[in-house]
Amino acid sequence: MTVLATTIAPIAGLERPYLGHIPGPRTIPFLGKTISFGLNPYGTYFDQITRFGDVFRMTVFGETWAVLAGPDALEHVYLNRENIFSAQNGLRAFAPLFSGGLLHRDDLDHRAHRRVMQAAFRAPVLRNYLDLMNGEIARLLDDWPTGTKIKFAPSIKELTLRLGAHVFMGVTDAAEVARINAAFIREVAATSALIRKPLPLTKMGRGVAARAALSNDFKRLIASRKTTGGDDFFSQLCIAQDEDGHGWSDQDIVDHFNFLLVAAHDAVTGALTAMIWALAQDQAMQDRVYAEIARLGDGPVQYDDLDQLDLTDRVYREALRRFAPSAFTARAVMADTEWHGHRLPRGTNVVICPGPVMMTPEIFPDPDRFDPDRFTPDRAEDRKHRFAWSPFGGGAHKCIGLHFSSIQVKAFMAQFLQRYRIEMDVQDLPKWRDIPTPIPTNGLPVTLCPRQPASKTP
Ligand code: HEM
Repeated sequence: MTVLATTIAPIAGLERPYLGHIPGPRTIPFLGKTISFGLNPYGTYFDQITRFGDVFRMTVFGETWAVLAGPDALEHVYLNRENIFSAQNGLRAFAPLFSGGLLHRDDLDHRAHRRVMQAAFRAPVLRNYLDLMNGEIARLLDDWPTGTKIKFAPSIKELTLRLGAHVFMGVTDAAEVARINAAFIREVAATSALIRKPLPLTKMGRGVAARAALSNDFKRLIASRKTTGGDDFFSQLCIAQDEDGHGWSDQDIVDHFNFLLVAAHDAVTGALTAMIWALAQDQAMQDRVYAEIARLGDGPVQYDDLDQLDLTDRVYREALRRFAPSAFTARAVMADTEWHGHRLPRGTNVVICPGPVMMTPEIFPDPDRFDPDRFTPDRAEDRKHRFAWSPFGGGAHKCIGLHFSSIQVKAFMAQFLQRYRIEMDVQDLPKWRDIPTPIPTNGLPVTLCPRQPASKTP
């Protein structure tokens, strides 16, 4: 496609201004708050707000950021009404892995590419994905052992990777799936690399090499998919066009798909893990969710029935609040501005914090408590502010896979709870690591107790 001119161009050497005028702690240069933030990001956020207010300076991994706390800042930055915040420049540390992806584009260029991608998320297409998912989930769940402890977190990661190869890529050959998934895992691992340069033998170096290998695989697939088509996501991206008939170049397809895989995988896996953690601890809630699913009858959930899974949906929403997959995000300031009386010169890196906002007691009372009824119409805690609950971001870059992810979550939960009651020992209650993606540090040991012996796929 012809890429439209951008008003926010990527700026290679965007100069970082001195941010000494923004309140913040005295810290060791470079190290700054790296350790405290790495070990306890939410605690660090609330502590710094108490000491410095809702705009504070923080150095992490050698980068100094202006943290804009609270829901008003989310609204201001996400909606970007003055067109001064750049995602591409704010997230440039990840460019070696994800350049060309939708979140790594700005303004008109971003809008043009997003319009094309939208074609792969239309309702009839989503309906087909659900059919693909349902079949594959049934097959994959057949391999899960029952009556003995399993670690749910690695098991669901493995399942969603294999599901992804099938539904996202239309790849079923076991060796090819294994190779692609191994490269994908190396690419994701690089997102938490301490050394951001892709040097040989570093996490980032391996991640960038994995991206190159995946790109070659995707390029090979494009030619055949453009002619034969298919219901999988990759085939849909190959033929995607906006309303004016613009599609993408092969390189665009490769870049978008590369980012999409990562955007889609970890967040959904994390959300399912958090839901199982909650249901395993609260058998009464688990029974209610199961009853809601059972009311739809036997077999996989159908597209037209998804809206009836109201409690399941609230459990999902609460999981995203309690363990936000993207707790923090970044933007770069492209023109001098100010926020709440603090100057933000061009080049400032700003961080906004949807995760901590969702753990703010003034908005969500008793925030540590897992309580799906926060979202019932009579309580509606999420309605206290337009950005009180924003695990999917907002504005132009709001998650395009929001609906897709909810379909995937409900498709899995329906089949999982139809087959199993989940039990967990009190001593197995995990600690959670909050970033980069929330994960129970003990892998979440649970036992699956079969509900119906005949629930296996024929
Ligand atoms: C629980 C599931 C998910 C969560 C919590 C989530 C969260 C997010 C967030 C917070 C953003 C915006 C980031 C920012 O503004 O800095 C985003 C963007 C995005 N997400 Fe998701 N995501 C999820 C699932 C998915 C899935 C399943 C897909 C694809 C199938 C997807 C594709 C994308 C894409 C392409 C973007 C970039 C959008 C743009 O820049 O216009 N996400 N997601």
